[in-house]
Amino acid sequence: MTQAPVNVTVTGAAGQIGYALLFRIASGQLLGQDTPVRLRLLEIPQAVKAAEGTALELEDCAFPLLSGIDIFDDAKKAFDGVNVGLLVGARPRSKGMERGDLLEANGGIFKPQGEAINAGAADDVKVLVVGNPANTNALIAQAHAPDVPKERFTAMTRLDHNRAAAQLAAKLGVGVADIRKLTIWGNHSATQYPDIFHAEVGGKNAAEAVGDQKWLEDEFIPRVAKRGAEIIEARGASSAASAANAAIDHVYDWVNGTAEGDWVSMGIPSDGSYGVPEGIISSFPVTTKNGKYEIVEGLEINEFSRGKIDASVQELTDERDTVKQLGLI
Ligand SMILES: NC(=O)c1ccc[n+]([C@@H]2O[C@H](COP(=O)([O-])OP(=O)(O)OC[C@H]3O[C@@H](n4cnc5c(N)ncnc54)[C@H](O)[C@@H]3O)[C@@H](O)[C@H]2O)c1
Ligand SMILES: O=C(O)C[C@H](O)C(=O)O
Repeated sequence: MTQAPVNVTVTGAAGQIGYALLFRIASGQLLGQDTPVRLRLLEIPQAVKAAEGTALELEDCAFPLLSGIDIFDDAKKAFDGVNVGLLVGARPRSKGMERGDLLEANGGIFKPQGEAINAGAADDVKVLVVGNPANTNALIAQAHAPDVPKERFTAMTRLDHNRAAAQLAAKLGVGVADIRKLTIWGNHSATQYPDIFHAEVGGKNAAEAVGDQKWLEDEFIPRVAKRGAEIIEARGASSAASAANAAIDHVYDWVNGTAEGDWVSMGIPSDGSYGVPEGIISSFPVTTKNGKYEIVEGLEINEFSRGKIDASVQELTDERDTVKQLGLI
């Protein structure tokens, strides 16, 4: 272990996802077993004590890769020198509340955090926004970090990707490891489009293997798209361990590369591919290599998929317009 520690800043460190995430980061699952990490935790002042409690537990795990923990209630300090920023802290949606309601409340969090990243981040910074509404929160943070390359701001749709893989595997009676090339398009919201038309199962086309458009439309797509609400209904709180797991997957793959013959879904700034307006942070199929991602180009989009992608992208452009009107970008 000769490498210098990587600074990983986690906001909302005392929250549910934070608790499920920090131990996995410290154990090497975020960046790999050769990479030491230094945790920089950001919380609001009232939750700093709880974050300190988590830090005590982290210490008690004696993780060989954990080289230090610092706790802050000041974004400028927390993001100073950050290499990987996990922006989790936000107000979670409660029963009956739509994500749109959260735009304004959360906008106030992501603007100062974007400014802090701009002021202090390391040159190689990578940012993943988990806090909802994740895509538009990422757009807000990005807008306030003009010195950071735009593509470093990403939003999490990996949980949706993993959920889609699990549902498809269950339908086909195969293991999730047999599923390849699934795509989540659009927003991390109920309008997202989980696309199986290019997916493969055991090397065969997944949509053909399913051969059931009714299941696709009436069960699979709504189940995946509304899984967040299903979890909230069941637990009385939004998903935490599965969200933390997806954050680990997102960053691990971004840093370490995707498997040959597969791709993953990431919310990234659109370059205009697939008719998605340039600049909005929308989910695409991507491959990653050497710490960089690339959109999988050239997929044929059928009429059904086109309609679904357009609907989710419309929601994203509406959210962008709203935050623009609110002066947040
Ligand atoms: N993208 C996804 O797939 C996905 C999945 C699950 C949850 N989420 C979202 O993740 C977010 C966090 O969920 P949770 O269950 O951990 O919520 P939580 O309420 O348990 O924790 C949120 C934490 O953020 C902290 N916080 C609030 N404002 C902050 C700020 N300005 N700076 C630093 N910390 C701040 C709070 O004090 C709290 O400890 C929510 O917005 C939730 O909707 C996203
Ligand atoms: O829908 C939510 O607010 C929770 C979260 O985004 C999820 O997908 O589990």
